[in-house]
Amino acid sequence: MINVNSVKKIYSSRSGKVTAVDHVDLNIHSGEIFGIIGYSGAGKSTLIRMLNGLEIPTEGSVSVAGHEVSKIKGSKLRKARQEISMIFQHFNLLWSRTVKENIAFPLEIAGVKKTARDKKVLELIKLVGLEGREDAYPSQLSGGQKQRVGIARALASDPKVLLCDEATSALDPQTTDAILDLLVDINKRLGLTIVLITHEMHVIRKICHRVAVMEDGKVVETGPVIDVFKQPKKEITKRFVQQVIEPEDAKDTIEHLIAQYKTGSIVMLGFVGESAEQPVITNLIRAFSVSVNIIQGKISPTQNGSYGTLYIHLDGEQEEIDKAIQYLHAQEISVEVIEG
Ligand SMILES: Nc1ncnc2c1ncn2[C@@H]1O[C@H](COP(=O)(O)OP(=O)(O)OP(=O)(O)O)[C@@H](O)[C@H]1O
Repeated sequence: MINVNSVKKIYSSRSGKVTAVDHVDLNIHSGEIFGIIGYSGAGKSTLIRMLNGLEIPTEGSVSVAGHEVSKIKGSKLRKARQEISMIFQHFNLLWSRTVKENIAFPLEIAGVKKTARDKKVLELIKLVGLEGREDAYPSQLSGGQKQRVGIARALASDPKVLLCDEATSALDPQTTDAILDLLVDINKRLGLTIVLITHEMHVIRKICHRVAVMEDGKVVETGPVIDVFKQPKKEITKRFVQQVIEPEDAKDTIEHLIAQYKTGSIVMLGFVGESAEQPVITNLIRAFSVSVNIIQGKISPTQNGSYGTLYIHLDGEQEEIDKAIQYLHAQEISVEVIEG
């Protein structure tokens, strides 16, 4: 569906040349929700803008939904953009138009007749959950509602691909989750391919099937979200994964607890997919003379399975603790002895 081949983008500015995107290859499948994560300046915006021809690569080629967007111009590019829609962090709505009129706008431009237009707008309003707000102006809407208008407007041309440029970055956590749920719903119902850029691993964890991690213009790691959680390869990816599974306050709690437990061992267990359902702790208590205290645990569901961490404190005779740890190592889980 989307092919990015050896793409490079160099900007020339007064202070010299900046390589914003550096030899990137991506292959995004039809019907997939694909996330691109990176810190500020990594090149995400430049990359996503090359997917709809808002930026032209300096080298390489970009093909989206059968359109060679890196090569076409004018009316051909405008036509391609009907199949490659985009939503934005700051919504980009028309402030003097109502919800209905904002959503109708791309249909007006495309020359769709009023009756067909009204019908389509009604369908879209229902799809994004904005019933009752049809005649409101953007200034009368909450952030989440404004983004729902953005999504409805982007879907008006029945696109094959939806590009999301930090679409939830201006929203509070609860509204973010509601908009992410809507994107998953649209992806499933319409079979729409979604590409999003973000600096938040929560967004990737919650809705993406696969992820690419960007650093200094390069894609440094890519794969199914669950695999990246299970085994992040690069240091930057580890940091992003920790954003979700190990918040700062959890670290403090663990340190506090380590200080409290004078004997025994503290072990961090990592569960992925099916291993999250194994009765590992029950087996441990049954087979070894150890006591097990559960200190802290968290399960993070992703679109392709769950990932969880569990901190436990094992106490008893050292020999039994060692055997218990050996048993844990033999299971399909990751084991890290933090203390003891
Ligand atoms: N039009 C431009 N002219 C010159 N340099 C640019 C231009 N646009 C982006 N850059 C530079 O290219 C690099 C990548 O920027 P880009 O906006 O793509 O990164 P990003 O990951 O999206 O970051 P952010 O989230 O802060 O936008 C940065 O060093 C940026 O300063």
